[in-house]
Amino acid sequence: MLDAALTDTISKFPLDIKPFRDMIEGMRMDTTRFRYDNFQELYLYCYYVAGTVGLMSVPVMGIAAESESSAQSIYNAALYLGIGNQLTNILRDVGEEEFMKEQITRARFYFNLAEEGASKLEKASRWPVWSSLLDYDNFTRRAYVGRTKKLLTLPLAYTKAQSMSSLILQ
Ligand SMILES: CC(C)=CCC/C(C)=C/CC/C(C)=C/CC/C(C)=C/COP(=O)(O)OP(=O)(O)O
Repeated sequence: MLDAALTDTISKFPLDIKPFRDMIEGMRMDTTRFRYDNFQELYLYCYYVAGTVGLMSVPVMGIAAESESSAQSIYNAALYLGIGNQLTNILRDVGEEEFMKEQITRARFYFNLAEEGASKLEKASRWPVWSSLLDYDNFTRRAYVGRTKKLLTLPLAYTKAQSMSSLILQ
């Protein structure tokens, strides 16, 4: 069964079905598994529930025609942004300090990998992605960014979105 918005999206963009199937698998896991014994297992879970969102986003956001990066590397960057987001999402809910430190380092690693790909998206899609990557402190406190701070972040995200390089203004 498809809803109207998804039907419309599928008719307009070249979406692959695999991330959708994998996401459903992640939802199944959510109902049966509550512990992950190592990072490999946790990574797989993060892929199913969030990496898949990144993969679904790329065909909709579009890759810049002038990008010289491979499509594969941009899909990977999108996948890593999903992984970083999901790790952040989990660690916000777990108060344990040692565990947190390790996951913060991991999440930062995936956010860094995502940055390069963010600059290779279609120009109109870069700004929202940069807005989500810049200056959000999800790590040391519950993710809350006030309206003023959000607005102040937008010009920098916009400037970065004008360029194909992820290195400026860092
Ligand atoms: C970087 C490039 C090339 C493209 C961008 C591709 C994108 C948009 C990736 C981001 C994918 C994404 C938004 C993943 C987040 C998934 C996630 C952690 C959702 C959590 O949402 P909720 O379940 O509503 O959160 P709560 O648990 O707080 O309720």
